[in-house]
Amino acid sequence: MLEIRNLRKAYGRHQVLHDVSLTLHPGRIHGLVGANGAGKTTLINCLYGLETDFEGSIRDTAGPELRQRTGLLPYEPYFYPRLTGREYLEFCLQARGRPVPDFTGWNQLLELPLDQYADEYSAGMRKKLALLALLVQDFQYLILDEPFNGLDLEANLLLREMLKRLRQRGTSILLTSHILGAMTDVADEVTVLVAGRVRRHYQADEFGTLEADLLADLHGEKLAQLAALL
Ligand SMILES: Nc1ncnc2c1ncn2[C@@H]1O[C@H](COP(=O)(O)OP(=O)(O)OP(=O)(O)O)[C@@H](O)[C@H]1O
Repeated sequence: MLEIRNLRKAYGRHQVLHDVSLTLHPGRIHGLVGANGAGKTTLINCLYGLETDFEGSIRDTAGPELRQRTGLLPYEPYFYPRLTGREYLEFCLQARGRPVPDFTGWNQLLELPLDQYADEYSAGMRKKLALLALLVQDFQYLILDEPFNGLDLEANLLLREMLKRLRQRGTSILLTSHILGAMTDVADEVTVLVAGRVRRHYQADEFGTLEADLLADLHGEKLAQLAALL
């Protein structure tokens, strides 16, 4: 279990996260929703250790090696130039000291040109390759920043099914998405961040309220403004 308690993060004088608390449970998918700039990526960066200068605590109840047990899908995966998709996968595994498996089965699903340079892939293919690098490793925690973004319809459906299967195997998943339907289809609970503060945690049986609240909160004011303009 991963416990985030009273997380506070500032960039200079700009306080981005204000006492954010949430818990990732084994075998559960936790969605993180928030407007652009709400602090989702900052929270993920703190979780994954890309940001260390924060207050509050992030504790893995299984022990101190959180980074070893965690895989991150960044919003925009980066690939070194002149590295093929296959070499990228091998690099990811070797960097973690893990054996390199046969990628054939996985790649029959994702259909990537693994022998082409990864930095020449399309946006959707880049996301699939970064996902594949996570799927072939057995992580306890997966942090997925906008995993559905850029994927075609088939890959989107496939990813939803993969997430459900990973959940069955006991993986804890934190995911962000601006596509509410994709999020509520797979998530067991959702945390709404508004300007760096937790507005509310929703359980799956409250997702109906979540949609209504988001519409009212995030769009109500803007729609009134739009009505005055158009
Ligand atoms: N490295 C940084 N230096 C200074 N400010 C930053 C930095 N990274 C993020 N911020 C600020 O922190 C706030 C939250 O940004 P963050 O990227 O976490 O939001 P987000 O919820 O992920 O947004 P989006 O949905 O657009 O990806 C923004 O005001 C942003 O300008």
